[in-house]
Amino acid sequence: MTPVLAVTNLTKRFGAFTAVDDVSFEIAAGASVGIVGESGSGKTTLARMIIGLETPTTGSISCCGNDRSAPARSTRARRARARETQIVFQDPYASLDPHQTVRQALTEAASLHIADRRDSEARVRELADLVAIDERQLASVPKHLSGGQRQRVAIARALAAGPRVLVLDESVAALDVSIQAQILNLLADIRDRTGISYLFISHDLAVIRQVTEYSIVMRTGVVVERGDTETLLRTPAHPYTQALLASVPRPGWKPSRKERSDRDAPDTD
Ligand SMILES: Nc1ncnc2c1ncn2[C@@H]1O[C@H](COP(=O)(O)OP(=O)(O)OP(=O)(O)O)[C@@H](O)[C@H]1O
Repeated sequence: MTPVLAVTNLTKRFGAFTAVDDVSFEIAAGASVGIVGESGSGKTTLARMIIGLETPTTGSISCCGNDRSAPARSTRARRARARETQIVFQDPYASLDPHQTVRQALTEAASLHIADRRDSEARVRELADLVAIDERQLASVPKHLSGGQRQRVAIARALAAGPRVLVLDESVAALDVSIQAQILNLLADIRDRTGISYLFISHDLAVIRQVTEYSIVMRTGVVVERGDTETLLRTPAHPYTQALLASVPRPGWKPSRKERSDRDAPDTD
């Protein structure tokens, strides 16, 4: 079966520095693939290339059978690409217009892809229902919503175009664990209902375990290990994956004295 997303020998250099180095993988329709790796491993650069915010130095990206390695040349081509893939970032506050109500934000996103006004209003109701946003929240501006509600709005807005692939770049990293769990459940539910595929980028192995079937481990731009998520996390073969796993706090874990004093030190930025 043709994969919905195919990344082949993708490389991104910034001057002499290689941020992503010869990365290849595929995502099947309806599948969820995780990308893990510590800060600076190239995960966001990879995501930005996939959604077209960054141009690859070499290699190719194909989504829904259409090549997207070069920048889209027209508004029409950009909209067509938006219907193939969308992204949700870590901080919804930064990506939502503070002056727009949720309804306005969703209507604007929906009407880019739906010509008829009544159809786009119906789409907004459908999106609100999909992410469980109520009438009061639809009438609110972002600052009157909680972090979890804002992330629901960001997800709804990304889904407005009806993308086949959703890239989630640390999308639950800023949320409390209980809210995180709600958003992860919501994403699982959306996948069941729509058959969308996820590329789930996270440094958090517990999150990756919960929402993906297959994972790729990146270090300094290079894929060091890949495989079925459960197996990879149960029996990691590469020392880097083993080290990532070893650094995950477990029940009963207590920070060392050094970690406690680092944590309690006042922020200097
Ligand atoms: N526009 C740019 N110019 C120069 N270097 C860049 C640029 N964008 C990213 N980099 C570098 O590429 C490397 C990978 O960055 P990237 O943001 O992709 O990593 P990451 O795994 O997503 O990390 P994080 O989780 O901290 O965002 C980093 O060393 C970063 O400094």
